[in-house]
Amino acid sequence: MTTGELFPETLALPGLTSLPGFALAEEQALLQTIDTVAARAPFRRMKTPGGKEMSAAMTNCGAAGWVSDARGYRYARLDPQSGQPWPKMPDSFRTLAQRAAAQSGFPGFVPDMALINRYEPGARMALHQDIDERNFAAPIVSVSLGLSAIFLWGGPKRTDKPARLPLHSGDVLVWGGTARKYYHGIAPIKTGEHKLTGATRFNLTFRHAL
Ligand SMILES: O=C(O)CCC(=O)C(=O)O
Ligand SMILES: [Fe+2]
Repeated sequence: MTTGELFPETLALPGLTSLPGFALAEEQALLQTIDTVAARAPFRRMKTPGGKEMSAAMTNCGAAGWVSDARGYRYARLDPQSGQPWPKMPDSFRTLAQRAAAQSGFPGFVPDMALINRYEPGARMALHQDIDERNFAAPIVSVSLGLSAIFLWGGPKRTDKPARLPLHSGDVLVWGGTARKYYHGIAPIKTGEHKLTGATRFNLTFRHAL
């Protein structure tokens, strides 16, 4: 698919822009960069405030990292596991997110962090809102790498029936404006094999958090 081409579904989903294959040319380089971040801030499965282990493993880069534990969800400037600042945001990450945002109607986006999610088959992310950030004028830019997934795109209420969008390696989604706080999630990942990651999906979620 051509870079920047919209999925037909997007036409019916205001506030969500789909950029299939937008990051495909950088797939291998992005995966290598995830490895360098994870060498300093390893993936870990955080616990929800209710004490349940999340099925996706996470790490972060940038000025702050999204963390969850018994105290709640929040942004932390230090990695609680090491007591050190999170690895700085790689330039290639920031540039990609800015390009995707600009193409989606958010020309001034400057992400200050990226949450990196890692999913194995069976892992999922329940419908949720991204609402721990301070800046809701900024969009969310979400990059998929490796194994495919089904993205669940709901609405302003948890009970809104979600649309199901297939996401493949290199696809980018951007949402903002009236849709900034819409519910979304990831259906349980199906078993599969990706040429670069095997049975693993990675996701980069760029935000202006602080
Ligand atoms: O993995 C994805 O594509 C979505 C991740 C997400 O919604 C989040 O980290 O808040
Ligand atoms: Fe999210």
